[in-house]
Amino acid sequence: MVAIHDTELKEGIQKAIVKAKDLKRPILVSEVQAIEQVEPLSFFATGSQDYFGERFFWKDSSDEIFIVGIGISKDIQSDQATDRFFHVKKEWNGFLDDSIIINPFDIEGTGPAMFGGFTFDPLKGKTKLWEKFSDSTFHIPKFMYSMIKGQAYLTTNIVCTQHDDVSLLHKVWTERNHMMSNLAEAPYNSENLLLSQTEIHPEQWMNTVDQVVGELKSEEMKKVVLARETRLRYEDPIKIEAVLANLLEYQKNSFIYAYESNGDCFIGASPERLVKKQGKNLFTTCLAGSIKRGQNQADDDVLGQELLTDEKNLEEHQYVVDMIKAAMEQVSVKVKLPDQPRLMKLRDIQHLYTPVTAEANADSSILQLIERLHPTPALGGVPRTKAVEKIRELESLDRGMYGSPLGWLDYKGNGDFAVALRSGLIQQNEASIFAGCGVVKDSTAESEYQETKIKFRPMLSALGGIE
Ligand SMILES: C=C(O[C@@H]1C=C(C(=O)O)C=C[C@H]1O)C(=O)O
Ligand SMILES: [Mg+2]
Repeated sequence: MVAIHDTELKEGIQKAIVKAKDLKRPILVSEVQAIEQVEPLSFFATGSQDYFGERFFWKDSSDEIFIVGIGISKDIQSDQATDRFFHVKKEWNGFLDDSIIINPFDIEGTGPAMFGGFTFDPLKGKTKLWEKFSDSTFHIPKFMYSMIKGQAYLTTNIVCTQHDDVSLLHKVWTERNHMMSNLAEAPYNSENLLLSQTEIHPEQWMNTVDQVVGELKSEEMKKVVLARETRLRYEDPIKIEAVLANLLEYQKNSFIYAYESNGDCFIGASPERLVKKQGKNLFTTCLAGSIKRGQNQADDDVLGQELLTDEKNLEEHQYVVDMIKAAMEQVSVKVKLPDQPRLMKLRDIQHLYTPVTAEANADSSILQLIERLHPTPALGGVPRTKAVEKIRELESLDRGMYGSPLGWLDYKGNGDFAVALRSGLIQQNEASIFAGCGVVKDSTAESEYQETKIKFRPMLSALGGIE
């Protein structure tokens, strides 16, 4: 049980109601308090009845930041394709205008924050698969648990309208106490029983790889990332908490995320950061080029060395480095990156990895950075526009949010977005999982197929599928 000592919330709500009446629009009150530490997953699971479909879970790759939201105090959703990053920023800033924020801590990821992301390509026709998500889908939670470097905080967000009165305070207290008193009971360790597992048109996908390799040899295009899908069916509705628990246990050094929207849940364990902004400090990642893990240490080292010197993989990787470096140099200063890629070793796969740091220009927001970077050649290709058009034309998969920016942004402009890889979409008794790979002129359909098979494994193992 977590004790909640209420502070200035009452005053804040009273003030906000007066403001809402004056301005004739809703006003946000946000209060942050330090609380006793609880399991982040337990906080998520607590919302499984009262807030099902209105939750998110986030853990960064270094285990420093956990952010879990339950309930929705404000939705920012749109299918508008043009200027979508700008529009999200505008709505977010509008929502924060005149808000009352009671936050004694100068800690990123506390206070009002929104969580969500964008679809990969808003110009690709949406299929039924992704009907529960918009092209831009964010929400600001009612209750947000943040565990930042071991210290726990609870943010309560309340939207006050001109029709509210002080009884709202009582409602919030009751709801919050009820939620917090449920924490200890949250169950999440049950298994999901698989009925069937089907790769979607693998031969057709390999034919597309062959076709693209042919085009890369004759046209000025250099790289196109092609992705595919596996569909799974279960006896019962899939227990999201169980999937998250598995991802947390097995996928170390990854961003672990889950995002619910209208009853579906997008979930995964990505090793790839798109961009993090912490004050003016920026962090981004070039990740491309892959090989399997070895059976033992010696075997694994040999494979790692092979990857570090393999021309095809180095080429795949270099396109990402060149593009990210150029993009960062346009919007930031002191862009630093090593000359040579390193290895990133994950449970199922190893990658070529180049970390990038920089300092943001005073006027650049994380949403502008995302707009510049997405999609990098790790998920799109080179040249960007042509590659994305190729994907739109040839790929039968509706990527939805797979391969897209997904993450959080707080009211101070700090935020962290992953590239939503190694992911799946849970839809009650069924799930789709996604994997892609960088196709370059030296690719073969068979080896790219094998690479995607490895990339399915993190989600397959978390879902209890056949690896
Ligand atoms: C496209 C995926 O991964 C991307 C493609 C990689 C590659 O082709 O070598 C490696 C890492 C990611 O940037 C995926 O996991 O689905
Ligand atoms: Mg590859």
